[in-house]
Amino acid sequence: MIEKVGVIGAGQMGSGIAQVCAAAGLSVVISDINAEQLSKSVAGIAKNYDRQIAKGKMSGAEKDVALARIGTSTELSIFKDSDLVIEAATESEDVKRLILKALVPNLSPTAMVATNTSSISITRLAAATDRPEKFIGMHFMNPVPVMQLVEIIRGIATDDHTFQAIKALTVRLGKTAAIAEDFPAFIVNRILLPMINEAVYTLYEGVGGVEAIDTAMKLGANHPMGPLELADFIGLDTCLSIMQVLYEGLADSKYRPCPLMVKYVEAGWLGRKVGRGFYDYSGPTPRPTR
Ligand SMILES: CC(=O)CC(=O)SCCNC(=O)CCNC(=O)[C@H](O)C(C)(C)COP(=O)(O)OP(=O)(O)OC[C@H]1O[C@@H](n2cnc3c(N)ncnc32)[C@H](O)[C@@H]1OP(=O)(O)O
Ligand SMILES: NC(=O)C1=CN([C@@H]2O[C@H](COP(=O)(O)OP(=O)(O)OC[C@H]3O[C@@H](n4cnc5c(N)ncnc54)[C@H](OP(=O)(O)O)[C@@H]3O)[C@@H](O)[C@H]2O)C=CC1
Repeated sequence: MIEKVGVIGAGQMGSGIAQVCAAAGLSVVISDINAEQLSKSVAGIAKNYDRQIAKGKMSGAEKDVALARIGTSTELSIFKDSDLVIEAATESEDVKRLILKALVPNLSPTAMVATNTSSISITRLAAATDRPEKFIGMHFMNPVPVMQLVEIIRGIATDDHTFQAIKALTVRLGKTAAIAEDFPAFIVNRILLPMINEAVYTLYEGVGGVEAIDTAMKLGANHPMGPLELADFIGLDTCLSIMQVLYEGLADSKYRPCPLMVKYVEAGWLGRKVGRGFYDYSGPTPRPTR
């Protein structure tokens, strides 16, 4: 039974995962290389709980209890008692492999390890640990507190106990699981990211401006967010990494990342998290940049 969860990476996904785990009664510890990011993460979680209080979905006392269940540290030793550690750091295989290698000496022998990777091979990441049979993909969607789905991906060595434990945890968090095989970007991003990449090509080739493309897909296909707004929301660095994994992993030119997406990432215009992507978020309402 999973009662103590660790989260690595206090960005938008790690914070969302910690928020839902603490609200579901689990004890949570979060680690990040950046101490400032850890304070921002807990402040963001508290703000989201306040929104739920304002809507009558949580009481003030429940918020206090949930927040008291969350601990933070820049040290991986904080995970020594964790039943499960969920890695949710930057979408880079090198970064994740280094984190996993450093993590495992800090774990109890029975601890399971999950990764929230959007695209990278679970089997390859598992090989960076001492416990590939206890390693699994647990892919939450953004924003975690709102989105129903968790993709669960077994690596070649993942055992049944780990698979069943992660399925049970998904249910306990109030989410629904979809089981995907360990192919580049799994199910959701195999389908979603080429659509976003095509939207960037549509912009790059001048078929439409940012606003026209997003309006077209919101009103013409009933998407809740336009593809460029969604790219900014996900983070353009993450979108580019996923496209690179698809392009290299499936060796098909149809997944070639759009050069404009590459340029935006090179410029540091990573989307909402830095205040600029396809939209500029510095004013009261987001302003299209093209
Ligand atoms: C890249 C990957 O690996 C995989 C991925 O995650 S791909 C991305 C998947 N996500 C999506 O496609 C999201 C698409 N967008 C949407 O579904 C919607 O725009 C949205 C749910 C994010 C916001 O919906 P909206 O109707 O515009 O906004 P709003 O009415 O303000 O919010 C709806 C609810 O979401 C909550 N919410 C919105 N943004 C939130 C956030 N960032 N964090 C927490 N809660 C949030 C609101 O509080 C509100 O909650 P209630 O229903 O309890 O009132
Ligand atoms: N964004 C999305 O829509 C979704 C993302 N994901 C996946 O979740 C993961 C995280 O994404 P997201 O939260 O958006 O990214 P963010 O950029 O918001 O957060 C990543 C966090 O990881 C931290 N980090 C980087 N290196 C390390 C390290 N060595 N040790 C500990 N922390 C580290 C970063 O710190 P710093 O900023 O200081 O570098 C940052 O705080 C990725 O694998 C991504 O693919 C999955 C589903 C949806």
